[in-house]
Amino acid sequence: MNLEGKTYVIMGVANKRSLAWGAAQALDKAGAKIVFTSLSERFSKEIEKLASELEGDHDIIVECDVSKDEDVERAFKEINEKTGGFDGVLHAIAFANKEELKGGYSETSRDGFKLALDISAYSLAVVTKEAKKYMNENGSVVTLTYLGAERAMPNYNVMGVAKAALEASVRYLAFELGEEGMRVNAVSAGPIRTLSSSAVGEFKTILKEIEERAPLRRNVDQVEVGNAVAFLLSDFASGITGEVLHVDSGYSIMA
Ligand SMILES: CCCCCCc1ccc(Oc2ccc(Oc3cccc(O)n3)cc2)c(O)c1
Repeated sequence: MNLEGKTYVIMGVANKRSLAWGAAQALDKAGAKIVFTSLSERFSKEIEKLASELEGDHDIIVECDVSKDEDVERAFKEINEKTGGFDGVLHAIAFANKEELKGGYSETSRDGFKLALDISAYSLAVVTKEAKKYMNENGSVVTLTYLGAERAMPNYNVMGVAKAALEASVRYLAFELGEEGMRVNAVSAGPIRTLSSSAVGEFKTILKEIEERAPLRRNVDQVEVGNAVAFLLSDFASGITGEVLHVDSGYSIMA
């Protein structure tokens, strides 16, 4: 897949284990230019280090806190000024209080619920609203989700509810923006050990279950997920919108 001449915004690289970093590697290999957004100076430093390992020269890192509307507006204005426009966005951002990602969902606090839905689901809508001001023709937005949006998975709790809202948001954004030629999709990734997965109770149990029972009898990795993200961002997926593409060794098809 040749993505030379294309520019993509990647939101949500924390470190080399991030799924968003897998997408960065895939896009870089295809020759695309990447712009990173970062929550803070600390993450920017880490991204700078990682980006220097890539083939391309991806030197634009813009801070963006998706919990603040005016910050998302400022960030995409800045990205446009520095790039002259871009072809797509990977939204790889989510958060829930870790004490609510174990035990019973009925214990979820009102504030914890609001926070998880705000950062993990609402942020896709405001990111899409600001990005579309500057996105080139036939632009594409991709976000990351998990099977816990569709089925009750142990410990995933309020993040599962947030991801269900995220997947519905993908459909409503696709419905609205299709006539402008913009596509919106999600990759539903199998469990992968990352900074975030450590916040989910008994995470290791599901890794073992997949190795033993999933059709491919193995777990997936960041680059496999990244390849699917790059595909959905690219024109190879020009006829696909409002879709949730599972990259999970086939686990989600099983009873
Ligand atoms: C039975 C469920 C086990 C598989 C969970 C797979 C998974 C792993 C990581 C995921 O992304 C998260 C998870 C928690 C999360 O909230 C966090 C992350 C770090 C610290 C903290 O306090 N909360 C943010 C993103 C995610 O959405 C899904």
